[in-house]
Amino acid sequence: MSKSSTILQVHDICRYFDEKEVIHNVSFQVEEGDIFGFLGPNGAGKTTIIRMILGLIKSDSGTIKINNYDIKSQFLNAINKVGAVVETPTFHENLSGYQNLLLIKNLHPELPKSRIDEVLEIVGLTSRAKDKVHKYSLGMKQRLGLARALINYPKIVFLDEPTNGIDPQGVVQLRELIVQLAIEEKITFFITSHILHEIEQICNKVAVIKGGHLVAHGYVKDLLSKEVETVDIVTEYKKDALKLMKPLDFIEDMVEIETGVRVSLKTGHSGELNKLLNNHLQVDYLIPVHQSLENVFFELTGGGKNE
Ligand SMILES: Nc1ncnc2c1ncn2[C@@H]1O[C@H](COP(=O)(O)OP(=O)(O)OP(=O)(O)O)[C@@H](O)[C@H]1O
Repeated sequence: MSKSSTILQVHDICRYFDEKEVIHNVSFQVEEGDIFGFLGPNGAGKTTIIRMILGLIKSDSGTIKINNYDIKSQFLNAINKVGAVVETPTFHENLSGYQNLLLIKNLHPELPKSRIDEVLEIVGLTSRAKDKVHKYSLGMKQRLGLARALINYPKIVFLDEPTNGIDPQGVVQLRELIVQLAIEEKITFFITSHILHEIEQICNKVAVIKGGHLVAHGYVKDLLSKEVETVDIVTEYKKDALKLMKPLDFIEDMVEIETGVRVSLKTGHSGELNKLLNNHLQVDYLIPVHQSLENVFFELTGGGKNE
């Protein structure tokens, strides 16, 4: 086995449904300890890719390795160190948190019973372990789901929309827990979420899928420090501003907004633009728009539309 710290390697995978190619030559990798965000508009192909990674369906070409094991030819080894929490984890509501975990532990006779206490402690549910699950808040159920996913010492945990329906305090707790587990236990997280702000706060890397293609992959900080900046020009004279800016080669994109015009321009040209606009028409303000993952996502995916 190679000494590489790559925990998940997706290489050149394709998938057809009814002779139509829906996943096109997608490659990316996730390193140990990463908190990896997996993003894309509805129908982009995220679920299909995750299902291929977890061995639930097969890719038509390409390879997927988890922990250096091939998901097709070495399935049991590959899946052995994988944990997953689906959107809303389900439990036996009339059993306690502890009893629910005991059922899972019993599927792994090699694990000591004390592992249940450990995972309850990790997710902060020790004091509520004896309560029946129907008394738990959604945030607590999500944490119990994480405890269940952790029981077999996974190296990588897949979380699908982990904060769906959780109150803000629960979201903060879960986020802190994920970061703590990534740092202290070197657990890798693979997270899908529609809340880009959340992904930006928690993930160090992301992959963005659109129309079955990988359109971006890398460190969040690199995606954010792009060569393009966005500025809102606040003016009553929108049409004149658009006309004036149209021939400028440092302008990447312009769109009318309620207060004026939003412009994407090559970084470093906003002073020049300001001067030019003020020489020709009345501009109230130029407001820099904070570059967020959300802006980058919309730039990459065309405002959330898939094609
Ligand atoms: N079993 C299937 N048979 C035929 N087409 C499918 C099947 N599963 C997925 N598709 C198609 O593959 C494409 C990708 O779908 P997928 O569910 O992977 O997208 P997604 O990014 O997970 O979307 P969402 O965020 O809405 O869950 C879509 O065009 C979908 O219609």
